[in-house]
Amino acid sequence: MDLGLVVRGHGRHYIVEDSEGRRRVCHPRGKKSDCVVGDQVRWAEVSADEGVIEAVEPRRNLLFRQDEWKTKSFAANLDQLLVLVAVEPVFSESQLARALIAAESAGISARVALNKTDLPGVAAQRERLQPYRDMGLTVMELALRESPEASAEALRPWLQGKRTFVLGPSGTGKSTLINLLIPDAQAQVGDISQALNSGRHTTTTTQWYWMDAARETALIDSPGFQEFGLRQIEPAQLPLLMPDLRRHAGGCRFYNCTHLHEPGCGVRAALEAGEISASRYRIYGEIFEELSSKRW
Ligand SMILES: Nc1nc2c(ncn2[C@@H]2O[C@H](COP(=O)(O)OP(=O)(O)OP(=O)(O)O)[C@@H](O)[C@H]2O)c(=O)[nH]1
Ligand SMILES: [Zn+2]
Repeated sequence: MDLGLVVRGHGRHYIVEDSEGRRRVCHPRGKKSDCVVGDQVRWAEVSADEGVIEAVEPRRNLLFRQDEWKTKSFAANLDQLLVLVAVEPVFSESQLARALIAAESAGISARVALNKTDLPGVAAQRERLQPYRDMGLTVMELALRESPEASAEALRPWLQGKRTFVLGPSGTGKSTLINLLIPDAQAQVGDISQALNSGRHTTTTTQWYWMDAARETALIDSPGFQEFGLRQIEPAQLPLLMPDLRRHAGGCRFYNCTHLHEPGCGVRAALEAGEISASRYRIYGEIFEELSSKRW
């Protein structure tokens, strides 16, 4: 059986790319072949342009979010995550923090890019990202529409040879990014997908794009989202997935310190000393409470 790559999902249909780069619609056979974009699958031909997915190969990693009711997978087998935010619309820091925690928990390295730095509000948004720089994260600055060449040059070395998932709220410039780096993006979405999608062109589903003919560098684009639940994480794990808190959690008097009210807490000492930002600590408290609340 041929090994294929899932490049797009449409409900219960998937577009699978074979080892020669040909794409076709595949249907999963039974529950065991539930898959997500980025999965390597064993598939068999049914007709000239249709196949059936027999099995999903073990995953190296899986980026997902989980609320009270359901798990929503983004993609599997990723090398890195690009969280794209913009000067406008003003980004939610909570969403940013959650995306980074999900990546950390899945063992996927991440970077942040601030787009639309040509706009006058740039200084304020740069400032909001300072805690992220301070905790060791790379924060790139882009102007994908206003300075496309410089932006592409800044991104390319980091993307080269990697499979990068692009995550960000609606309106930040994800389509602009894809069209800049992937001139044949529309062709890669393909006729089959457009037929399945009944001709809609907006990003309604996760899509895999190759940046090069050799198929070594990939970008995975995903639709924007509202909720970003992290129910997969145990509350006690949470500080270990936030590098700025983790750095100080070893200094707590109690080994099971929640960093919320215990005496002798290294995290709260760091907060008071200005080494952890107030917004990061507030977001920690909010997520901690959410993860500790009863699951129905
Ligand atoms: N000022 C400015 N505007 C930009 C820049 N990059 C993109 N935009 C604009 O921002 C708007 C949204 O960009 P898109 O690329 O459609 O954003 P998106 O993230 O794909 O949005 P959705 O399709 O809603 O998910 C468009 O009007 C772009 O032209 C930039 O560098 N500067
Ligand atoms: Zn503590």
